[in-house]
Amino acid sequence: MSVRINSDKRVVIALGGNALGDTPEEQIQRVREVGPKLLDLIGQGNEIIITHGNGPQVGMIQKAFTYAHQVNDGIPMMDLPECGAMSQGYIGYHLQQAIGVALHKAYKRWHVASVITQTEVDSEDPAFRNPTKPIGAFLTKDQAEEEMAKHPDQKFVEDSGRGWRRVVASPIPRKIVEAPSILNLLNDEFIVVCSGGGGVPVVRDFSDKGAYKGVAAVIDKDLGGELLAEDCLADVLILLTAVDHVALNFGKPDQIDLEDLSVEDAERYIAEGQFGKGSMEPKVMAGVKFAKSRSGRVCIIGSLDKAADAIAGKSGTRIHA
Ligand SMILES: Nc1ncnc2c1ncn2[C@@H]1O[C@H](COP(=O)(O)OP(=O)(O)O)[C@@H](O)[C@H]1O
Ligand SMILES: NC(=O)OP(=O)(O)O
Repeated sequence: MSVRINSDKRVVIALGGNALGDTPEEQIQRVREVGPKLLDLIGQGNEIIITHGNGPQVGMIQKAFTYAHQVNDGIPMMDLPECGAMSQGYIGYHLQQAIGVALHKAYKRWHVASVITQTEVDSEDPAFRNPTKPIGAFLTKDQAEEEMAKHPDQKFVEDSGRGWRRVVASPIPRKIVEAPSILNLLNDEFIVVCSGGGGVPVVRDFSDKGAYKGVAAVIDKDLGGELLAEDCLADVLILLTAVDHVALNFGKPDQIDLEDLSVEDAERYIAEGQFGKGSMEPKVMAGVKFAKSRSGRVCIIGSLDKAADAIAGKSGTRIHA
């Protein structure tokens, strides 16, 4: 069965943090390439909402503050929620530039805005006791062991055959605090960049009525993107990353790239442990949740490089009910 996007759909597009490069120069280059592809979708009559990962970036920002504090204690340490908010600003700024210029060229308008987004999580989420979300750069095993010796509170694990990375708590996103602002901007025909890194994780602050406070965690942006897609009543969720397809036996000689995946098969493969924890598994879980949430909803997982092909049904993996 082949499922295609028709025009006149509301589409949430999530860009993977690992696909955005490692430096500001690489990031602006990558998002400049993506800008016109996103515009193609608008040209076909679709409404788009953009979200993005922040794993490498939030780790880089916190590491920079930690290092700066070590050499000059006048520079403060920076907690993860603040680093998450900074990563939303840094990535949102580049996306606004790239999408804004593409919009201006095509439609003579600059209707794109980023919303610093907070996402409520459960303070009792078991994820706080079991860190699984990889952040920061990929290290060798020796480098990871050196980091763990220097920072005994930090845990590092091997990430999908790509190297060792620090892992932090990643609670389930429950509620997008800024959802009303996002919906207002959509109604005013803005392209909205929001829920970056799944949103800054916050919990209710019961000492101050109505207030929220940040918690040391990084939400999975695919699960955050799925919540965003449901809250915005989207028809399609597109998760763009560094690989063209979801695969079985990933990285092995008998790897099988999947083009079409029913929710039943996806759930079976998740149970078999086919997808990398903290990398591909949350994407497939997000796709399954979205496809099950309402009849006709489709999730596409594909590569940033082949975004147009993925959207046209010529590349990527489609998860559907
Ligand atoms: N079964 C699988 N099929 C495809 N890719 C997989 C699989 N398991 C793990 N991966 C890895 O997951 C990566 C995508 O996750 P990640 O890099 O965390 O995403 P993001 O681009 O959102 O940061 C792929 O680039 C690939 O290296
Ligand atoms: N927050 C998050 O999931 O980021 P990545 O997509 O970069 O892993």
